[in-house]
Amino acid sequence: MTSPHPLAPTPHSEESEQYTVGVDFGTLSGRAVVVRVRDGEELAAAVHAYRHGVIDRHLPHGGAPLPPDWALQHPQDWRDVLRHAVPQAVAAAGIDPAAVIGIATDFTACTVLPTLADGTPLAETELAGRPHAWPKLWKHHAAQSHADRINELAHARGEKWIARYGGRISAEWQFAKALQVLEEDPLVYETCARWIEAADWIVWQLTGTESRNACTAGYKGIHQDGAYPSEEYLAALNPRFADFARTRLAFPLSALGSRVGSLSTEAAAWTGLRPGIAVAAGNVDAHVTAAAAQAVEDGQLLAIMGTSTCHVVNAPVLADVPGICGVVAGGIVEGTYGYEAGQSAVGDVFAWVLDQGVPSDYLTEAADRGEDLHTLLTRKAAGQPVGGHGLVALDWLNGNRSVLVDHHLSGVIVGLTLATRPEDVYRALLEATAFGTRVIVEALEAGGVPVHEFIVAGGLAKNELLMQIYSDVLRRPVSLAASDQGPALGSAIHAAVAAGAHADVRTATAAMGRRLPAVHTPDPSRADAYDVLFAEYQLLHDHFGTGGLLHRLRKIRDTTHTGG
Ligand SMILES: Nc1ncnc2c1ncn2[C@@H]1O[C@H](COP(=O)(O)OP(=O)(O)O)[C@@H](O)[C@H]1O
Ligand SMILES: O=C(CO)[C@@H](O)[C@@H](O)COP(=O)(O)O
Repeated sequence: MTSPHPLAPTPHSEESEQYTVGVDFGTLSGRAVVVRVRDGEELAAAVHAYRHGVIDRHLPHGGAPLPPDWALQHPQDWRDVLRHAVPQAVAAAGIDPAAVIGIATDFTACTVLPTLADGTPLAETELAGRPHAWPKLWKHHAAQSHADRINELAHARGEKWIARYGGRISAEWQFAKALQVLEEDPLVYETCARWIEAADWIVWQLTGTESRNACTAGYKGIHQDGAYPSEEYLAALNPRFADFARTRLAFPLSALGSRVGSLSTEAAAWTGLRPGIAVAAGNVDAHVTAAAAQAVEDGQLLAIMGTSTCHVVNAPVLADVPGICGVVAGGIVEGTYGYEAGQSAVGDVFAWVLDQGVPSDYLTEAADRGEDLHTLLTRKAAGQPVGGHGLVALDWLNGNRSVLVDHHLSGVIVGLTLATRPEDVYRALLEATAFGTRVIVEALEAGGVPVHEFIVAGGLAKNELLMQIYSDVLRRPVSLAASDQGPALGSAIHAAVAAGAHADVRTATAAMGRRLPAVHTPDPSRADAYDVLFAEYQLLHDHFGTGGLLHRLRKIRDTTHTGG
């Protein structure tokens, strides 16, 4: 699908104009944008949906069933984005491809894969029939027990780095996933020469040489103060894990916006761009968006809201904030400390309501009005008074990333009656994600990280009811990234820096990023009503968040799957 920007220049663009391409690899699709370097104007965008989507039922090779909480992806789906979305976007932009001076990519993280020394994914070798040979998507949650051991040992040994991750490393990050491979499929682990984020692997595809970016290494790979966890610590986890970082991760780290190579002849043929143009260091889809939204200054909290939500904010101080995902010096932009928190399911939670089905008359109404079901349920829910549905929910349908960092937690909805309608549940879950974000904002501020502005980017920004609920629940104005392709624009901005068109990310952000300040403002009476519901949410949060019942239910579920 391509969409030339309404203001795209005539096909014969000015000779002097220069452009970059940003490619955002999301959970369900890849998006490419063509951007004018001098002012960030987006000329065109193209989207390519992953043919295999999220692989969470059966392995594509051989069809082996996958256990619960697994989530994989197919490397060929990612290559296909380069082959389809990039040339489509360039063609739709109506520019001479030779005017593109750089390309940059961003990826969901921690989406990580085992490869041979030359970068060949093990999923594309004779090991393709083994689930652990495949890339683990960021939402792969089957390594929670491994994460629990990592955390217990780190605290027992007083490892300094654990405080940088809010006190708990997530099951979603690199080390828990690698330890799971080692202990569940040693052959795959021994064959793995490189354990690499997809954010860096796709750059390897573009340049033909390996590189590693400072963002994923810091936030997802426990790289702090110039080092990975010690061999002594790793050996204490599992003696065979001692050299994991030294043998499978170690590589010089590249700063964000730096040039890590040139577009190879092969990749030029895929993308239709000129061989030799600048290729920027890989990046994470959330952190790269700060440039697109002009949200790189201290205190600007950017929530990238899509399948999940990532909260990223800079501060001039290094603070230990309990329950956040991590803090990395220069993790978002040079010269300050980048903090990250998140919610593992937001858009996915709303999609779950749709997946449960809605009454046939709802479907008829949506068809008659030309609405998708998100729009239909949003419209039906919009008119309710705050609390009118009688429900409060916990948004943990895919676990809790922040501030509890526990992917064995699950969702809760209280107050259901025979009169509860689909739009009531939909709205209660919209509100639950807002309450979850309020917990995160309050934890950041209590931990010494001020939040002066709340900005939203990502696919959910288009839901006006959701944005208004966030404004009311947070009692803050909600600013919006101007671009509806925030991560891809952010990558295009980093490409412009890598190509030397702008001195650094801050300068490029000022020239190419855009945000719409205070698009939504809080309504005091609704905010008061939400304070009452938030207090109830907090009671549920603190009761169910300790594990207890939810962990027991998860253990019973898993026992039924493993048969005892
Ligand atoms: N109008 C809407 N209201 C609420 N959620 C939506 C709406 N449209 C799409 N979604 C959800 O947004 C998510 C996709 O977000 P998007 O930012 O496009 O993708 P990604 O997470 O891959 O970056 C899906 O989970 C989908 O269910
Ligand atoms: O975890 C991160 C970033 O740190 C995200 O890549 C991950 O939550 C997936 O993001 P999306 O919801 O697919 O945009």
